[in-house]
Amino acid sequence: MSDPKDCISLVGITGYGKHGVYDFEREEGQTFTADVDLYTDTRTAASTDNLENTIDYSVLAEDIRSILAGPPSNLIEQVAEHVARVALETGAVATRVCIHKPDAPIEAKAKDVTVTIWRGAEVVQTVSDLLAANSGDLPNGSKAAPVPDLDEAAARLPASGQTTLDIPATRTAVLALGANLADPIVTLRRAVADLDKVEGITVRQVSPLVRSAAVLEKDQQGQPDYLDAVLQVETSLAPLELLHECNRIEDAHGRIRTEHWGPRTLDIDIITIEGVHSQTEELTLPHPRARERAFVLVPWARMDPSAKLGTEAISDLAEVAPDRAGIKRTWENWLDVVEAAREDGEPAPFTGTLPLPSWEAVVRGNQTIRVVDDDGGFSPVGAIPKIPQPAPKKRGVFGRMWDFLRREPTPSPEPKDER
Ligand SMILES: Nc1ncnc2c1ncn2[C@@H]1O[C@H](COP(=O)(O)OP(=O)(O)OP(=O)(O)O)[C@@H](O)[C@H]1O
Ligand SMILES: Nc1nc2c(c(=O)[nH]1)N=C(CO)CN2
Repeated sequence: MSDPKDCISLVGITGYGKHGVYDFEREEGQTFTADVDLYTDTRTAASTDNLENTIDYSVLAEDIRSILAGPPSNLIEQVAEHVARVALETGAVATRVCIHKPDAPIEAKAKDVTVTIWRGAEVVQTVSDLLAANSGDLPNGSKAAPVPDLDEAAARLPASGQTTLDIPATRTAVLALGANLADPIVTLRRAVADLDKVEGITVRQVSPLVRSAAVLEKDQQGQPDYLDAVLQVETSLAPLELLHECNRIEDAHGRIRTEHWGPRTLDIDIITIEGVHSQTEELTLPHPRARERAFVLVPWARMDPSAKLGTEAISDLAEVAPDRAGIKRTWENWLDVVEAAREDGEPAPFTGTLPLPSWEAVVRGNQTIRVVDDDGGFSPVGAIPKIPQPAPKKRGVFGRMWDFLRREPTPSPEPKDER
């Protein structure tokens, strides 16, 4: 990400809400106003002049208004936190949120009462530098509240169980896995297990496995067929953390990046993360090419027939995807049942949640399986090497801040299933 020194500001969004500690505030309500700055790189939007390449502030403005006028919080601190959350869901790398409560019930004469918060830790230092350089002037013309030192702020976060933020602890994400080198079936099985082992990722659904012709650029040399599958996971990780975990697992399976769309031992793309829209080069969400790829849409629709991308049904998109003729075969329950011998035509439709197998059995199971039935392209499975597991990462400030925002209200999180 380049320096996010550009800023989109929404100033003075107003909603009539019932936030407050006192009964009369809850009954009568009053006016609340929000100023929201979104730090984001606007250069692509500027050069393409296309709304798709920037944050659509009209959608965000409506979300903010609904928070101001929505379920009451005691404190405007919590209102600000909720607004910051939707602001970051736009893909902005940081946000400043100021909530005004001009009619706050205080004895002294005051024009306004406000709470200002900064969220999106990675860049706050940059913002801070920027503000220092501009003598504290904010892009919207007002004066900035001092930018906190987020490392220090993160260290002061409340201990487990103390937060009352009404923010979901996890989000649903859809991942697409593909492989066309070495032993794709084994790699893909192990990748599912590896993803599920990551603290903060739980695999919820696994699609059938799809074999398809490699989709290539016009001038690219031919490649072996791909095996692809789609997963639905639940994650408490920040979007970039999820991306980094996917990249780490790709690397652990010998991914070598040489050419664009080159053959690969393992590819893990993030297709969607619930509520997250991102337009950065490092992470674009929803995945910009998913809607035109039958090798993603077909397994996705089979896993979740009601799935949608925006307003469009995945199954409708699959029917018109340019590469749909390249889909050659599908396998159900490929995690624990090898259907290589199956010759009875189209398998039955996939029926929802797959019972998760014992990963140990998957990994150690039949080590001489050869899954691909006809013209090969995949070598037989040899001894399965152990995947090196790196030492747990120290969480950065961004991760800790994300954890804080995502924390479940209950004090003790459920232990992860032993698999
Ligand atoms: N939604 C996303 N999922 C995964 N990577 C993404 C996403 N958005 C952007 N990227 C970036 O794309 C870069 C290239 O990823 P990768 O090499 O896996 O691309 P690819 O699989 O060859 O192409 P494609 O994205 O068309 O499938 C990564 O460094 C990553 O930061
Ligand atoms: N059939 C198929 N073709 C591809 C695939 C893939 O997963 N399946 N992935 C690509 C780059 O991610 C390029 N082309």
